[in-house]
Order: sequence, then C-alpha cells, then structure tokens
Amino acid sequence: MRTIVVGSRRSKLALTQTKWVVAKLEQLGLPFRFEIREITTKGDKVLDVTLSKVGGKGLFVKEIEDAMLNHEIDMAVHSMKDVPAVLPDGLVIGCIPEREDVRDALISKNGTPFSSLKEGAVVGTSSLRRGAQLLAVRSDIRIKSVRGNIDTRLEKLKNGDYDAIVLAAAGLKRMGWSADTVTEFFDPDICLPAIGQGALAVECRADDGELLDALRKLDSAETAETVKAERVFLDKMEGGCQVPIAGLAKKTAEGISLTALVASPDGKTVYKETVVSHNPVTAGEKAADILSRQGAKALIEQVKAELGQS
Ligand SMILES: NCc1[nH]cc(CCC(=O)O)c1CC(=O)O
Repeated sequence: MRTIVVGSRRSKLALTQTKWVVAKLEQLGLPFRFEIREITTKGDKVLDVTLSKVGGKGLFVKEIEDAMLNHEIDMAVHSMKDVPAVLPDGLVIGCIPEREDVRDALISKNGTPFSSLKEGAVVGTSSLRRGAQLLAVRSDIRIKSVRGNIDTRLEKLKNGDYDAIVLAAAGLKRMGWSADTVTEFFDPDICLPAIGQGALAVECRADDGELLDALRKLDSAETAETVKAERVFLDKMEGGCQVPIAGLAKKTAEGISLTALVASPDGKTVYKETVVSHNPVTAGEKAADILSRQGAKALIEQVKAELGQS
C-alpha cells in the first residue's frame, strides 16, 4: 500500500485543516496510508516582521512546494487565500473541497457589537482589507496591527491591547470554536471577504495521476468555480498585498455572481461592483475591467508608487 506523505505547517490551524482533508480521504477507502509531516516555513519564523518585506503571503506556501517537487512530500493542504495565483511548474491544485463560512468575525471584549464599540476603539487586524472596510463604516475607530496565530491574537485581546479583533470565521469554526466566542459575523455587504476565504486548496504534483484521481472525489465543483472567478479578478488587478482587495462569488440561478472590491487603506475611497456571468473567468475579468475603469487600477498604481515598488 502506498504511503502518501502530507506536508503541513505546524500551526494549529494548518494541522487542523490538513487532518480534516486526510480524514475525508481515509473515508474513501483508497489504497493509501497517510502520514502527516510538519514543516516550519520561513513565513512562520518571521511573523513579527511585516510579511511583505520578506516575500509576501506566498512565503507560507513556497517551502512546502519545494518539498513536494523534491518528492519529500506528496501533497499539502493550504488555505486558498494564502495560495498565489500562479503555481510553479509541475504542481497543480488537485482539489478544492467544499467551502467553510466565508465571513469575517468580530470578537470583542465583553461581547460589544461593532456598532456599539466606544468612539476611538482599537480594533486589531493586520489585514488592509478588513481595516479599510471597517473604517469605511466607522471612521472613528483605530486599526492596530495584530500578528501571530489565532490563540496569540485572542490572548492579546484579553490582555487589553485591543477592544476587539477580527478573524476569519472559517479558521475559528474549523478549530472547533463555539459560536458564542464570536461577537458578530460581518455580513459580506459590510466586510467583503478575502479572495478564496474559507476554501482549502489541496496541492500535489501534476504527474501524480493516482493521487489526483483520489483527490478529485473531494472536489466541490461549486467552490472551485466561485473561487476561480475571485482569483481571476485578483490576478487581473495585480494588486499585490499592499492594497485592500476583496471578492466573493456565489452561484445563483443567473450564473456566477461576483462582488469585487478595491479600496484605499483609510476606507475613504471604495470601488465595488457586482457582475454576473455563466463563466467564472468572464466574471473575474468583467469585475476587474469595471473596477479598473472606475479608478481602482490607478489607486493600485498610486499605492505601489508610494511604496517604491515597480
Ligand atoms: N491570513 C492567515 C489566514 N489564512 C487563512 C485563515 C483562516 C481560514 C480561511 O480564511 O480560510 C487565516 C487566519 C485569518 O485570516 O483569520
């Protein structure tokens, strides 16, 4: 029987997600044994530094991909929102399982809802996307960066540094947090999620046909299609991680409905549009085209120029 070595980051969330996929695969009664191998990525070692300074989000993924290309591991489970738009040669997304809750969640001291937070309240998030959208509805609040894994962030909330923090509902739910830990789930109309939020990407080598056949059985066609639309939009905007950008696609009777957003970090400028198409690529391209013409592309270029990037 073949042993499939599954690489995972060491964080509790990464291991929980990896175990969830492995358990699903084990239920299929395949001729495989699964072994999870923990890998410490550069991204995990430098959490105290601005991620963009050391190579951006793709950092969490790259070392795992190298191990896969070297046959040290056979597959890996990533949070879709951490996976760059373009994969290295030789690797593919073998499947995209059914999506978890897509929303962002507010956890505040004493369970105070967002609209009742005191004037000037300190809200913890390192996400420009969350910061911009929350400032757009409450310009008085102060956004303060918060890093570390989910437990560390909750510890920082308890210790008084913040009045509230914002986390992805999917991570909390996967780790088994009870619903009463969360003060409020933000409606996507208020805080549009990150591209791919709540979805997983299972990556493997493109030539591993045997494993690919097995992974296909876990694929959610609806999640794959909606995430595709979101990721095409992201790719077309070439935003990098310095500009607040968000997108959420849903399957409706009329086709794929994609709501996309680009904003200035202070939330004062927000470009947002919903497009519908039967084709996910068309939906993503249409949204990028409309937002670009409204001024989103110029905003992205301006932010990049200010940061001295090319
Ligand atoms: N950026 C880190 C990250 N990557 C995926 C998740 C949560 C799971 C998901 O969004 O699918 C998180 C934590 C968070 O944003 O709170």
